[in-house]
Amino acid sequence: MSCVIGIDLGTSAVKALLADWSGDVLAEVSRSYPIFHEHSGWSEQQPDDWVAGTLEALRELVETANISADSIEGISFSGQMHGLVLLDEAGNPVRNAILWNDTRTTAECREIEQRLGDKLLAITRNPALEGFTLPKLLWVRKHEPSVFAQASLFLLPKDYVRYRLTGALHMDFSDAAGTLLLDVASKTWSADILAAMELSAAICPPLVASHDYVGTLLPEQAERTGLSPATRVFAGGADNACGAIGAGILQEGLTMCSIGTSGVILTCEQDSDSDYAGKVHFFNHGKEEAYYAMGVTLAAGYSLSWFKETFAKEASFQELLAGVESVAPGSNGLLFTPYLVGERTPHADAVIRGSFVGIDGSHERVHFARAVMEGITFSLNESLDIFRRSGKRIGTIVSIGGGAQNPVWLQMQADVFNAEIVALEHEQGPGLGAAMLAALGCGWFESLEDCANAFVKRASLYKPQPEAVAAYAGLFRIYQQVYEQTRELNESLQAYRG
Ligand SMILES: Nc1ncnc2c1ncn2[C@@H]1O[C@H](COP(=O)(O)OP(=O)(O)O)[C@@H](O)[C@H]1O
Ligand SMILES: O=C(CO)[C@@H](O)[C@H](O)COP(=O)(O)O
Repeated sequence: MSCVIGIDLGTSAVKALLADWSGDVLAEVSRSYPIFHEHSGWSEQQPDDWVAGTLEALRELVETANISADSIEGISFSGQMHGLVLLDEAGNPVRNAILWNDTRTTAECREIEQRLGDKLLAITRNPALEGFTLPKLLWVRKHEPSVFAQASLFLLPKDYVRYRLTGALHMDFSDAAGTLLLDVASKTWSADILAAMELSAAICPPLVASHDYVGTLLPEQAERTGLSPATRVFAGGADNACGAIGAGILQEGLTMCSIGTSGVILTCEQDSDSDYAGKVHFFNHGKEEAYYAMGVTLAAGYSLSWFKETFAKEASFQELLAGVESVAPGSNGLLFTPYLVGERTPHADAVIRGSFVGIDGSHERVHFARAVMEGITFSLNESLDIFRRSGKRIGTIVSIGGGAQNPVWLQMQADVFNAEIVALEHEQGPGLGAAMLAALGCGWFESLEDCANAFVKRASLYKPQPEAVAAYAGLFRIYQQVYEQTRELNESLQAYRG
């Protein structure tokens, strides 16, 4: 039996899955790693923690699946986007990776805007946001000049892991689009942006397509994982591009909601000229000659994880969320905004922080848990609102990510979004999308669409319930006021943050 492996290098953990020709997932394993928040707004990981986690996960996957290594034909990757990995001449990281949810680079964003003006949006299709890679490069150059002097190349997180597995240096278009250095329409590094920011083109890695073959496993990594050194490796893509592939979001009009560490509302776009004026992100898809637009909530699943870690450390997510279904929409008058690390869509604001509004003596932990789920969903609804206001009709949304494991949350999405929610048999869309890129690269299918027909399996449908839809429409209007009402308070509180 021929199989492929999809590796999803997430923020909370790396997940690896093994899929066969029919898209059945035969085995799945994960390894988590730490995230470091040295100061408020900072977020870093050690690149070699990702590599160690991936190698361990692959070893366990091969052992669990109990199939011959020769039958595993290909591997591909999905990865958390935007994180800056700087390598020296010898290919070693010169510092920790600075992640997508690190918001220390506001000054660098203003510098990019000042140097590039309207050119930035015209070339990259995106505004300067703290999470993107270019501001992080500028931050290291300014604040750690001796570290920057050692750097000869930058990579994104999954590219570093793939480099360690194969010895080959590449970046795919879908991930490169999130660096703010790519000319999105022509799929080339932008000479104009590099020149304006006084960066050498040599710092950018060679570009490839997501399904491109990039090499085989290094013999020592094959030995460590139990895989064959002949296993073919394909480039892979940004986790949201791969999530979309794994959810079958491959043509205009299809929409996905992902609740991982971050939260995303994403729609597929056929035309590189689609214009949202920078209100949402616009990136190259993992499918050739396609694009996607998306709004991002920085702390979606992260808000729930933070709540669990802080107030119910010993509980599982299932235990934490037990009973939320018996609390009515609105959590008895308790509202939560998920701005734990600042926000991206619709408020690009590194200073804002979250709030619970309306705490009452009658509230119990279950009300807080439901309010957190509702606040995250309201935040995602703000992105959906942007798409609907731009004229998109969105009646059905495929839901993926860790949040899609909870049926109450899936029904809540249907009610808040006023759309039908499709849950998949396999909630790990990005890992499945990576496996699909490997399957396409191996020549199992003619196109990603053909592959999706076999791999993407719908499991259940949640329909909006009119009473809950009406309640949430009212609550959403109140939710939307909290940002403006707390913005100045948070600016004043900034001086007291660590
Ligand atoms: N059983 C569950 N019910 C609801 N949410 C969950 C559950 N398990 C995990 N989550 C949420 O999913 C998030 C992790 O999702 P995942 O897609 O694995 O993230 P990432 O790819 O960023 O590592 C957690 O932060 C948590 O909030
Ligand atoms: O910054 C973004 C997208 O622009 C995030 O979506 C990251 O790509 C991290 O994803 P998860 O770990 O939450 O899947």
